[in-house]
Amino acid sequence: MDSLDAAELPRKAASRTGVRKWRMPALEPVLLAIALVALPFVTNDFVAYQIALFLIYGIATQGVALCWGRLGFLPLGHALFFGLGAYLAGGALKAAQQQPGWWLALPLALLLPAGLAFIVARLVFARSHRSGPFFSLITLAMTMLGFLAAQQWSAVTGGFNGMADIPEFPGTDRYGTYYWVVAACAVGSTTLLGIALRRPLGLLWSAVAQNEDRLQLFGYATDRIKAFAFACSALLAAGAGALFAMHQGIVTPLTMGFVLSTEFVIWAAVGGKASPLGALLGAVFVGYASSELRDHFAYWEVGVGVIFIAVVRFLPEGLAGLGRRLNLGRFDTSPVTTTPAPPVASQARDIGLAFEEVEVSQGGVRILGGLSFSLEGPGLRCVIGPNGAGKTSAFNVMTGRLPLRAGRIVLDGADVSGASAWRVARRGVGRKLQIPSVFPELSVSQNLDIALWAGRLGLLASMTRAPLGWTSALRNELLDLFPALREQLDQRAGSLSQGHRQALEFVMTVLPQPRLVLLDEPCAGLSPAETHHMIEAIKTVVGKLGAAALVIEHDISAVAAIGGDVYVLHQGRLLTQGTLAQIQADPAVRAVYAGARK
Ligand SMILES: Nc1ncnc2c1ncn2[C@@H]1O[C@H](COP(=O)(O)OP(=O)(O)OP(=O)(O)O)[C@@H](O)[C@H]1O
Repeated sequence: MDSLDAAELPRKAASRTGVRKWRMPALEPVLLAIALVALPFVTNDFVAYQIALFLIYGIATQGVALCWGRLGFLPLGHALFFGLGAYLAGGALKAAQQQPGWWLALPLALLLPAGLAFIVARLVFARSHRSGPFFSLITLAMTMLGFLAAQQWSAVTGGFNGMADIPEFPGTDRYGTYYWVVAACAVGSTTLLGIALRRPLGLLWSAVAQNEDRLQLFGYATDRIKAFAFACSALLAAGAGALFAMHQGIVTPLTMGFVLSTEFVIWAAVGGKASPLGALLGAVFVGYASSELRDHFAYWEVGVGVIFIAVVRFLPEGLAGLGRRLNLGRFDTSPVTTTPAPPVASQARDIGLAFEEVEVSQGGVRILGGLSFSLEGPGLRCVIGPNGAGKTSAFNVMTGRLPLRAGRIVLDGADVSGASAWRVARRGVGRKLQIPSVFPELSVSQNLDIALWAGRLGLLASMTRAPLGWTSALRNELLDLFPALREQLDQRAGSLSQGHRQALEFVMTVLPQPRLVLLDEPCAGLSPAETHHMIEAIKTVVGKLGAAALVIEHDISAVAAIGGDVYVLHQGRLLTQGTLAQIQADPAVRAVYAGARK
């Protein structure tokens, strides 16, 4: 992900008084509307007709940019949804000439492609959320299939010659007033996307691209988030396809083809894949420039290629990057109303965890070889062991990051063996990773919001502004414990020092109020004073939450300060467990484990 998000997403200036002010880059649709209203008057009807076509392509390009620029996966076959929208809308409009009832079928031209997109994305991403390249190839294959089907199924599509005689949009003339319909749709899609990107849903979309694993560890089903975004992008493409059918009066298999799919990608890259307005203008700019070059220059494709290379080379954020440099369209709006965050979704009341003969192997290497241990009830425990003993792997297999080969993991009486990270998190498990894991391009405040929303935010709420103003007493108490974070709420999380990033991830881990907290070396890289502070904070927060915590720690003095029982792992098994004094007196432990002091 590039460095767009902290600046472009709603930036919350949370002052010490609790007043929250948001910067809204909402002027862009207004500027677009003014430009589109002026266009027919400063040019002529023919130019407006041409621009309308490229605006239509631009709306579909906005869908590609949403997936690619925001969520980080690249759809290579978006023309499939464009073509489906065009054929379905064209068919419905033609049928409506005979029977007006067919008008009611028009929304299906948008909803069916969106539904298809949702199903495909669910199937692909549910299997593995790291399937971005496969996803691109699958969408590519689908558009090729769509092209073939459109060519072969001539009884419905008109085959190679296409579906012709599609009527105009009622009350408009395709060479004149239809421009206003298209312009209104372009402004509408740009406005709606802008709003969505400034809502919690948009923040989560960006978070998916930056650190999907972290999001899953909060309990967000990222495969569903991605599928929903893909469905939205297909809806845009299908809507554009429907507009295209009425604009051209004919739909041919080329509207579903691979070439158009690639053009969407190029237009998004040139315009700016992270900006709805940029993507729209990318299609208009390149499309119009191509048509002009085509008429005046035999090697016009070379010209388009040079433009593409120049923009990608000198403007990695596309044309939208220019607008950002000029700081176009920023103004402050009224503060978001602050309300207490709703309670987290109900979790099991008991705390119990049992590993039963858990085995994990990867690439022929045995990582866990029958690990068994259990814990009951709240309180702090430490996990120690020499390097490579399997401590992190024990956390990994429990949180869906390593596959379980044999054995069982039981959490609060439920078998969670092999469960995905987000399902385990929703059972009240919070995890902090060994290397602090945050959303680097988002501000500290936005990182905290995402953690606060975990277990509280439904799909509908994610589209409203209200969660942007959610407050929580725990959030304030945590910021009191780590005042340096409060001072840096507007900073990019990626720019924080190692110590502050450790603090931020710890705060984020406990904000969703987990019942079981897994902390992997929370003091790594901290100075002795910071280590002391972190341990006190862990004890305070875990005690306040009434949670159980497992802390992986190498430093025996830190283990002593944390207190509680100690589990000693060695070669993927539990060597022994007991109080620190018992552990230190155990000859077997002394033989394998040497703790170092900071
Ligand atoms: N995904 C993986 N693929 C292959 N080997 C792995 C994988 N994950 C862990 N291992 C190996 O499993 C062993 C245990 O690793 P793990 O990270 O769990 O140890 P650890 O006790 O946490 O060590 P440290 O204290 O150094 O973090 C190591 O030898 C490691 O190289």
